[in-house]
Amino acid sequence: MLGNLSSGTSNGGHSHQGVVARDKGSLCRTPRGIIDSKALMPVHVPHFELSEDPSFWNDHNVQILIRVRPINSAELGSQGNTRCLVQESSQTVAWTGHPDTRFTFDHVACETISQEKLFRVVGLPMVENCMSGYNSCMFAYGQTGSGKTYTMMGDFHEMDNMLSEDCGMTPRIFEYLFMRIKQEEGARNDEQLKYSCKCSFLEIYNEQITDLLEPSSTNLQLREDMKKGVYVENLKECEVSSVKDVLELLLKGAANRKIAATRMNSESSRSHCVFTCIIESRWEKDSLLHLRYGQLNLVDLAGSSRQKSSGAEGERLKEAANINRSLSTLGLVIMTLVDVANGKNRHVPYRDSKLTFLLQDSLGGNSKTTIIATVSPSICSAGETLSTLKFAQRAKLIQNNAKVNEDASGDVMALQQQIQKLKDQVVFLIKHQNIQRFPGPLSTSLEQVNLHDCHDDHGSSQNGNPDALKDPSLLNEKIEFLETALIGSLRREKMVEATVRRLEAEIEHMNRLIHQREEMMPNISKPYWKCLLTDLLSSDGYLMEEKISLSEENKLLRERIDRNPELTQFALENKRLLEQLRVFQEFNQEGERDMLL
Ligand SMILES: Nc1ncnc2c1ncn2[C@@H]1O[C@H](COP(=O)(O)OP(=O)(O)OP(=O)(O)O)[C@@H](O)[C@H]1O
Repeated sequence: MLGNLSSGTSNGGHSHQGVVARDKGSLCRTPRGIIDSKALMPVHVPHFELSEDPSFWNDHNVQILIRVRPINSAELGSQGNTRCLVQESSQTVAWTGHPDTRFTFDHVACETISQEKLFRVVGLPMVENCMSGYNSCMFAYGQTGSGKTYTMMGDFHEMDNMLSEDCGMTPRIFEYLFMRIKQEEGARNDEQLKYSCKCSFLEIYNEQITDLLEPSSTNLQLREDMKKGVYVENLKECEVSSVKDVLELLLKGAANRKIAATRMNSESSRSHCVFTCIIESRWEKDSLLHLRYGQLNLVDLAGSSRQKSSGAEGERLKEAANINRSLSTLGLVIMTLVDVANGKNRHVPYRDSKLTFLLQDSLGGNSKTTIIATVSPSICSAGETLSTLKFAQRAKLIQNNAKVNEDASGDVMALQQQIQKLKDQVVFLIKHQNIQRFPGPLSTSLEQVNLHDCHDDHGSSQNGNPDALKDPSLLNEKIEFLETALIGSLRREKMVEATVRRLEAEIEHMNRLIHQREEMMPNISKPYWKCLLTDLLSSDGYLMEEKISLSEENKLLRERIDRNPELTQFALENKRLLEQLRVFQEFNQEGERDMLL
C-alpha cells in the first residue's frame, strides 16, 4: 500500500470523464469510474484530479474538502440519476436548486476519487504537521448516510498485512505515521530521536461521553487544564507502536460504538466519535534535550438528519434530537468564530455541547484542522446537501492559531545534564593540569579556610593523608565540603554575636534605669518617697539581680565563642589541610620543573 504512495498521479486538476454510482454491494468501481452493478448502466460524471500540495499548511490552519459520494441504489430507485450538484473543477461545485449557488473550496473530491488519493491529499500532510509538533484535527461532517464513516474509517480489515482498497483515512494515517517514525528515527539516530504514541477512543452519545476502549467507563467528564487544555478525565490511553496496534483499537472501539438502522443508512452512527493520538518525540541536539508533542484528533460526527425525512420515533428520535442539537451548537460556534475572525468581540459558546467543548482547540484554537464535508449529489438530498455546503463555507472563514508544541522543561533537564558534563570536564582537566591552575572558587575557599575553620565528618583517612590530596577530584570534593561547613559555623557565630549584642543592650538599659532612680530619690517628697521606697527597693533589687545575671550570661557566651571546641577543632583541621595543600603544591612544582628539564 505505502509502496504506491509515490505513484499517485495528479493531472493538475484537468478533468476526464469518469463513470459513477454506488451503494455498498450494488455499486462497483472500475478503472474509469463506478458502475451500477444492478442495472450495469454506466453513468458518466466528470472526474477532477485533486492536487497534492503540502505547502498549503505553511500559511493556512484550516482546510475544507467536500467529498461527493456516488448516488446510491435507494436514491437511484427514487429519483433516478437526477442531481442537485454539478462539479466544475477540483475546487468548485454548483448547487443547482433555486437559486443556483456556486461554492469554492480548497478541494472538491468527486465521486471517483479513491480512498488512497484522498488520504494523500489531506491525510498525509496532517501526519507531517503532527510530527512537526502541531495539534491536528480532521473531522467529517455531513448528512446521515453521506459517507463520513466510509471516509474516516472505511473498511479497515487487513488482508495479507495490507490495508484494503476501501480502507479509510484513519488506518491510512497510522500506516503512514509509523512508516515516517521509523524513517525519522533511523535518519536521526545520532540525535537519539525517539517517538511515542498514545491513543484513546471515545464517543459522545446523548451528551454523555463513553470510553470506547473501556465501555464500562460511561459519563466521563470533561476537564480543562492550563497545560493539557481540554481533556476527558479517566479516559483510557493505550501505547501503540504499529498500525496493527491501532487497527486492534479501532476494531474494539467500532464494536462498542452505538449504531442503528435509519431510513437513510442501515448502519448509521448515532454518536460522535473521536480517536485521539498523542505523538511525542524527544531528541538531543547541541547538548540540549528537545521534547515535542502533537495531538491528532480524528472525528467522525454523527449524521445530521431532518426529523421529517428520517422518520425516526422513540429512542431514535431522542438520539436524532441530541445529534441535531450538538451539531447546531457546532454551527453556532463556527458562526461566532467567523465573527471573531472579522474582529468582533463575541463569546464563543464552546461549553454549550460536549462536542464543541472537547473540540475547542480544533475550532479557533491551537490546531491545524481539516474539515471533510460529505454530501450526496442526488436530488433526494438537495436540502441537506445545500446546508452542508453552507456549513463548510462558513467553516472556511475560521481562523485558527496553530503553534509548535515544545516543552521548555526539556531545556531545563538538558541544562542540568550540560552542567554535569561541564563538571566532569573540569575534573578531567584538573587531573591533567597543574593544581596551581585551579579555578577561582578553589583558591577563594582556601583563603576562607585559613580565616575560619571546618569540620570533616568524612573520616580521618583523607585528613592528614597526602595521597588523598593527590587526587584532584577528592580534593575538590573536600573543599566543597569545607566550604559548606564554614558557611554553617559562620552562620552560628553570627547568631551568637547577635544574642550577645542584644543582652549588652538590655544591660545598658537596666543601668540607665538604675541611675535615673538613684538621681530621683533625694528629690522625692518624704511621704511619697516613703510610699515608694519599699517598691523601689524591691524593684531595684530585682534590677540589680537582673544586671548581674545578664553580665554573667554575657561573659559565658563570650567564653563559649572563644573556647568553642568545634571551632578549635575546625581551626586545627584547617591548619592541617593547608599544610597538606602546601606539600601538594610543592610536589606539583617539582613535577613541572622535571618536565621542563
Ligand atoms: N465515497 C463513497 N464511495 C463509495 N461508497 C460510499 C462512499 N461514501 C459512502 N459510501 C457508502 O454509503 C453508505 C453510507 O456511508 P457511511 O456509513 O459512511 O455514512 P455516514 O455519513 O457515516 O452515515 P451516518 O451519519 O448515518 O453514520 C455505506 O454503505 C458506504 O460504504
